[in-house]
Amino acid sequence: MELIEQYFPEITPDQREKFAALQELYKDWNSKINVVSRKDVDELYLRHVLHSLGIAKVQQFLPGAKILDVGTGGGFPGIPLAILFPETNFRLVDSIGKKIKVVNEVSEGLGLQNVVTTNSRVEEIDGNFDFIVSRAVAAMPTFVHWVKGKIAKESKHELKNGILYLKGGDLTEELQDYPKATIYNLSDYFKEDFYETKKVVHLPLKYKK
Ligand SMILES: C[S@@+](CC[C@H](N)C(=O)[O-])C[C@H]1O[C@@H](n2cnc3c(N)ncnc32)[C@H](O)[C@@H]1O
Repeated sequence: MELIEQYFPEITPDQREKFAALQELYKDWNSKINVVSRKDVDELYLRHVLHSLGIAKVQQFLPGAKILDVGTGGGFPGIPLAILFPETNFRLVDSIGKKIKVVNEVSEGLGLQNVVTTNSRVEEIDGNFDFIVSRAVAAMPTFVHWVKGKIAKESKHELKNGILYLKGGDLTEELQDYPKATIYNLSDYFKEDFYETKKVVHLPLKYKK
């Protein structure tokens, strides 16, 4: 929890309380429905919460903006981002019902008003989102294919509408067909070893009718 305060010192007491509540909520729900490995629950703030918030170091979401989290699993990166941006609307989608159940329980446990969840494949979701966020779901070509029709026409954000994807390792090959992609190294923001190779990829996508 100290990690979150260290890198996001501007959080309010309410946000602090919500971040602090995550560990118990995930411990509790994970013992009933396993969505996060045990080691990862012990290191929840380092491996999941702060990692999710890496997206916020690249782009601050505006009030009223619409964000889709594809393949959210147990709620990452969507839940930590929804705590950090309480006036931004988040839709968290996963094709596995039991994962969405955990996300619903955690979201309700925290009293988040800006999160809705959907249990379906993302291909079946309609909408126009300012950004599509994700972590560990699919390689970029597949991912782009899934989401390219779901982008809002205009956005007031600093970065262009599109994908913000948490990825690791050498992305040269995976991104060779995406010259407009920008890679942000999370090691520039977070000094823990865990972030040495972790990145946020921003890929602008055009609105398509
Ligand atoms: C490796 S997990 C990652 C979960 C979470 N994003 C995280 O980083 O902790 C991948 C998740 O994507 C979901 N998923 C895969 N393909 C999907 C699709 N087409 N639509 C919705 N969810 C999908 C899976 O059910 C799984 O929960």
